[in-house]
Amino acid sequence: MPVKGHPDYKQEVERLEHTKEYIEKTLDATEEYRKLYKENIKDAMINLDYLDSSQSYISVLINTKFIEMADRNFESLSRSRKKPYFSRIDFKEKGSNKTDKLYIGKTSLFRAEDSVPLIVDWRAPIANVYYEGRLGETTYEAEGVTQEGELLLKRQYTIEEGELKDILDVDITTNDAFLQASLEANAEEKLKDIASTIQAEQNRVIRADMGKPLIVQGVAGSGKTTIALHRIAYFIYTYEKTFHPESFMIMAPNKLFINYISEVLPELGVEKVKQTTFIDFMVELLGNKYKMVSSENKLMEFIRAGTHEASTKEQNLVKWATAFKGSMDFKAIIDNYVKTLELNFTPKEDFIIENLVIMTADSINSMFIEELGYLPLYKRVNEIKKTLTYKFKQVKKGILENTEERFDRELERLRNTGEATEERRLKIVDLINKRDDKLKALKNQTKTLVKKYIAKFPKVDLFDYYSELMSNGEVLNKYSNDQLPQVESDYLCQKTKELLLSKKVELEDYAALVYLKHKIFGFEKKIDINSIVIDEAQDFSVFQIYTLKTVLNTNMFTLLGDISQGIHSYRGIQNWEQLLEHVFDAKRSNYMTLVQSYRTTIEVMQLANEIIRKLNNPQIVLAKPVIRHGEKPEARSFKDENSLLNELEEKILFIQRESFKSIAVICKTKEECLRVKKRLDEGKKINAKLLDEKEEIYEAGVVLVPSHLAKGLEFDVVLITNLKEQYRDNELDIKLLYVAMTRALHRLYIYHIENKMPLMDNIGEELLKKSTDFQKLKTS
Ligand SMILES: Nc1ncnc2c1ncn2[C@@H]1O[C@H](COP(=O)(O)OP(=O)(O)OP(=O)(O)O)[C@@H](O)[C@H]1O
Repeated sequence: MPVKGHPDYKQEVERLEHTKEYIEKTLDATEEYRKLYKENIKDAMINLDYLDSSQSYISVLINTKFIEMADRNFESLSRSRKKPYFSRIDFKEKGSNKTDKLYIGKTSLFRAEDSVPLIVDWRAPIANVYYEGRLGETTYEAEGVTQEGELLLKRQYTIEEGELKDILDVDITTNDAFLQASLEANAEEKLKDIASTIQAEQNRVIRADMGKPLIVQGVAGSGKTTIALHRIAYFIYTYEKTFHPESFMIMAPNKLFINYISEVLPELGVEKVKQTTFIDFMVELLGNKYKMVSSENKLMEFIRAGTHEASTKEQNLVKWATAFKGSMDFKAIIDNYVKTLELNFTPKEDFIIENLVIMTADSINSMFIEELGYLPLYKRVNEIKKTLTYKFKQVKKGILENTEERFDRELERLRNTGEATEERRLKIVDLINKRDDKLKALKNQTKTLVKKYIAKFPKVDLFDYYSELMSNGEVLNKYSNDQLPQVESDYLCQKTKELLLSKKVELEDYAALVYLKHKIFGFEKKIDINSIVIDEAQDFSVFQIYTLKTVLNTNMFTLLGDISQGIHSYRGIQNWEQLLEHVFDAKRSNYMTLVQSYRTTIEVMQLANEIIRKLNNPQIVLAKPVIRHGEKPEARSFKDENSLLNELEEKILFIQRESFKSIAVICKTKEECLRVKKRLDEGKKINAKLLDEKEEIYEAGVVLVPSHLAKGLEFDVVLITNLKEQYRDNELDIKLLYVAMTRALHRLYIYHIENKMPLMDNIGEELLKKSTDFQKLKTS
């Protein structure tokens, strides 16, 4: 139905105009207030009287805060000018005769005269009814109280540049046409916000209890990354008074990914959230004295070998060592090691002055181990220092008095014995000098004695401790209570030592180093992060998550990931239960699953599911695509590289003409990407860019992506290309191919050299159009 034919069209247009006018009025008023606050600050600065500055100082502070608030309101309202809201609900509270018409948008707006909401923020409690509710009786929670009522209307709007383009009333039978339209769009350069089309299962993740750890297992394209960002925006809104945006941290796999997601939070009106990678955060905590060797090389070895199931003896060792460093067994070894350090940390001597024992070595030791046991070792030394200084001060006065008295008695005795000869006089002078020297020395000792005693505590560098622990398999095994296999632990220690000697570490060392630092030294500054959201969490090891939980000391964890995409499973977790068993309290954690996939078409998802099924892992839940059809994926096999590359070039040019914005050629390795790039560059028809792990800016267009780097990204069209490489029937290759396939929003093509796609040999024509270069498919 054309929008003008909608029975409420006229009222809706009027309402939209009214809202837009009110936004402009509010923006003008905000601007006026801003000027007023600036004036107030100016006045306060002029009156800043140094004798009584408190009034003026407070005025400056308050007005600065007001300006900040005004700026924030101004920005979010300005953003909503062109699209003030996206939906409306009519809600009748139980027992009330009145129906509230609530317009939901990305930011709230109240009428100043009577506080009536003109726009309700999508994060407000009542907006939950829009996302969860079906027409009819429903409830929502606000400040712990359940509100009952009836949802009488659920209406969605398309508003473009401030103009009402469409109205859609959602009833029980309509499919979410808004969602369909949004999914049919082509890929932007950056991930976008989905406030208007959040689905009920996603809404539950966004609004799940923030106080409890939350683990989300979501299939490819289920919106995990998008939801992670909406959850942060929701939480900041809900707990605005308690938490600052700066105390939120989102951890993403690399800088490229951070750039890719960088627009969603500002679009949702959220700024200043810390966005980082695991490595960058670890370096922040450790300093960068030691450089990290790229972790890509290790994965590449496995990819080249074609399997996680290491084929050579060396690879078996690498695999064992990598998994071990991420395990809770390694954490237990570090605990034992630190325990041994702790038991031998305090000096064996008593703290003595002038033969007076101020604190025995035993009591210092027990204070160190028991009373101060909650602190890192070196922070305990500071406390001991404070105690010794305090105790010393307490007895110092007595010692000085005693010493003085002792000398005075001796002087008295000298003065009263014998005749007043020159010899006696000299003796007395000598004794007075001795007394003064002694007292001076004693007074000085107060300063140095504590220092000297504290100097007896060890002073070792963090990396030296780590090197000592990793010095050889025997040492490591000792701390594991003889649980480690010898050849493997020798290998692990030898490799780690080699790295440490050249002042290098690998990714897997960071959890251990930061954990060790936490236990031995503590951190220089308080880590001010209250809540952390980790995307692609399947690539983290249990020990990494444990370390993060320990140093951040919070339960506010949101972990999102997909076990099917665990291409780093040699170092990452194998299943989510591991985290519930070792890191979080399973009874006080939430676990949710997302099975609906929004990214790709039914045809692409069916093929990808066929591939992931080959893992034969009962834990893996297959993705359910939303109802959106597209073309059947196409596989083409070629006899030689040349003809493949020629056809690939033709295909890309053809796709570009179809107005798709982002096209990715996904190869198994970087080397293959470079081979393709060389050919495309030579052809000079296509400007293709290689995506690199270190890349910081993500741009759409034609990109070449190694399969493991494609994770998390999406493209209108994906062309999986195999020259020399192949995807075989093993865990790693299955996962890599699955990741590559599920990046496509609309189309998927597979170009490979003959017999180089064994994983797809048995896939039938019902899922995949197949052809060879001799029987070319028409490209139109
Ligand atoms: N409710 C929704 N409305 C509109 N689009 C959605 C919705 N949920 C997800 N999408 C879209 O689906 C695509 C996939 O989302 P996202 O990248 O967040 O998924 P993911 O689970 O992190 O994927 P992967 O694990 O495969 O990287 C994005 O284009 C996103 O905008």
